[in-house]
Amino acid sequence: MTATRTIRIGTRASVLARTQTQHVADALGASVQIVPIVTAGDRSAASVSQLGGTGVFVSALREALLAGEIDVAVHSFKDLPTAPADGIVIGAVPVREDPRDALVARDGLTLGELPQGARVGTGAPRRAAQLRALGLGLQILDLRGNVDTRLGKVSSGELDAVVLALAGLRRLGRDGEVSEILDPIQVLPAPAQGALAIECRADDEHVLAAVAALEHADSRAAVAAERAVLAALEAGCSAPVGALAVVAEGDDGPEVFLRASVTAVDGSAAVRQSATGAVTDAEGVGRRLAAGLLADGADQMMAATQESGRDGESST
Ligand SMILES: NCc1[nH]cc(CCC(=O)O)c1CC(=O)O
Repeated sequence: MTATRTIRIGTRASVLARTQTQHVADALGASVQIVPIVTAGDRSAASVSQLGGTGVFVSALREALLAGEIDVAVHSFKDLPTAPADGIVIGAVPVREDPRDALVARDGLTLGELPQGARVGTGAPRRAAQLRALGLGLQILDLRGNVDTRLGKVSSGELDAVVLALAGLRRLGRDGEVSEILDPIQVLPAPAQGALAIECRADDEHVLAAVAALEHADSRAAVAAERAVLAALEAGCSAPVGALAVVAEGDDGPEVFLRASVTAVDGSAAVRQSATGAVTDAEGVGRRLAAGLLADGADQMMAATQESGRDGESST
């Protein structure tokens, strides 16, 4: 008989994070204990960018992991920086939730039905840029707070609509309020949106073996392709990046089909491209697509973006 070791799973304290972590805990089946890690971002009313970006949420969990206070950290994959962390590996990428963005509008309106000047809230420069690029005359307003707070701005009448990740709404059981799922042809999701990253200590074989049961190879490959675009663009370009990959059977085995976009924050210009390659070369497909986007002028969209000075999808 092997002695069972309780696996301690660290989570951010937000409702969304705790819900995601509970799903992972249930799926693991092993003896688990959930450890809420309160981050500077959860404690503070300051905006995430003032606190130094998405990283504040991630680093607290990683520190706890390396310190041996927890054995597993569950992150929204899109909130992870592209740089790997020393001593930590992503032990599993579970099957991805729907990656698309969703509109929650008053009276069940769709984007096309919103009147000129309608007030639409989003905290993500990527969403703001892509919404502006649609040329619908919408007023895009900054939006902060957790999912509940954001949805509340529509029910209170303060905003006509908000745009959120469908995945988060589904996990919280709030997807009944969605009035339109945004087609990636119009609004391309953030790289890795809808996916979770399960981080473990690189040398913790026991825990790595346990979380391996949750691995979904196609989800990992799709996310790898999307994040390779982001990583390659970050060096020269901080414009809002959308990316979405799907894995499907091709003539010579499984292929990854990747779309990506870079949009000027004011919506005045956008570059969109797609690429396909072997799933075994998912990151290469992403890097090549990034090079193509840069060759098409993606870096010229940088200046406008830097003025806005904010990081990405970071505030919940
Ligand atoms: N903004 C932060 C964030 N990080 C992860 C999610 C949930 C969706 C996901 O797992 O990608 C959200 C909320 C949102 O974008 O609406």
